[in-house]
Amino acid sequence: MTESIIELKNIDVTFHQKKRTIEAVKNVSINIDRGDVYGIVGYSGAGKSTLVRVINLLQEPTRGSIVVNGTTFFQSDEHSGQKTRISNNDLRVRRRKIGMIFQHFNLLNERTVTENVAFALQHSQLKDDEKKAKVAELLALVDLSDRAEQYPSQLSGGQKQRVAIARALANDPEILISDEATSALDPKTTNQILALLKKLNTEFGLTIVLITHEMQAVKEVANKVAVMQNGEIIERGSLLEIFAQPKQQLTREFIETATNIDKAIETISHEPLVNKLKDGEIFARLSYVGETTDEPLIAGLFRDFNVTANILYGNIEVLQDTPVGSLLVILSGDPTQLQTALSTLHDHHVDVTVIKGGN
Ligand SMILES: Nc1ncnc2c1ncn2[C@@H]1O[C@H](COP(=O)(O)OP(=O)(O)OP(=O)(O)O)[C@@H](O)[C@H]1O
Repeated sequence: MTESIIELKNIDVTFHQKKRTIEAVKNVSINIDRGDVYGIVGYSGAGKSTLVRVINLLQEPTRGSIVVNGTTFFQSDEHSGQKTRISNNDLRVRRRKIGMIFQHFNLLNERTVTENVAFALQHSQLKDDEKKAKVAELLALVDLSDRAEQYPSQLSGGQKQRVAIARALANDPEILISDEATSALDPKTTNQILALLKKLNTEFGLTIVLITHEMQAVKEVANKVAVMQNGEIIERGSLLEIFAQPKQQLTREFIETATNIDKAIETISHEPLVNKLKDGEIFARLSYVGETTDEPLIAGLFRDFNVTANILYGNIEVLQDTPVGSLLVILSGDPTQLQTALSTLHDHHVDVTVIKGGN
């Protein structure tokens, strides 16, 4: 049984400035289940940070309701607009169960690694020696035991983020919010941090809300994805659904970047074969998920429709143990047969995007 740990309903966040009103979040409802790694993807300014800051009431919404772990943090009445919110004392206690990590780590530069992590335990009921043991245990978890007495300035970006993760975990949170936590890191370090987040999710059941402008990061760890644009969630689904059958143009763009297929299309489009397509030829992208990959579809196109497929690029990713493939192909054959072949591909759950030709 899945169980919601974060329920946001009809959230609006509107900022009023002197001359303008900014609707940063517009009527967003989102349910995050315990144990999810929920990726929220969008470009800068889409409203991602504002939305996740609503979860722990760092940002009070203009309208909507927030329930975290069964406790109502905030609710506005649909009719009267009257707002009720959790008491400050209760909120303080419950916020400790929601860890946060950020792009720029937010460490205290004058404090050692140990002191940075211990800082999060200042209100804890633990005795001093228990706090010490807890910090040591957290540093071991993020593989930084040997850096305990160093200062942030002596650490790499990845190491700083691991200190921030240890600090975020100090009060045994059930939820970790990661706000662009890998955006300032190189690809290798990014992967190490994402692997650590995945480990925290699988080994400790930590629920993670991952906000990012990089679908690549989401692809590595998330099981669910929401795409945000102009304050709204424009598309959502399981990672596989989103990668296999993106519906919105923006979602497609994110996926094309994450799978590098955008670069492949760009390069291949300049090839004479594509540049000078003959009549009856189309340049297309075929995407498929799971079992389809084992079927000899391409061979079937020739056998059943006399349509030949010249594969110019192929990429198979394994997402959540399921293969997801993309092919760039030139298909050629009799126009009617070609159309039937495309319908057949569609019937086999192969997503076909015609990039060029076929008019
Ligand atoms: N405190 C605030 N006062 C006024 N406007 C704000 C405030 N916070 C955010 N905004 C505006 O709300 C919109 C959404 O910002 P938000 O930071 O949530 O986007 P984002 O998707 O997280 O982008 P980024 O990754 O660049 O932070 C932007 O237009 C931003 O300028």
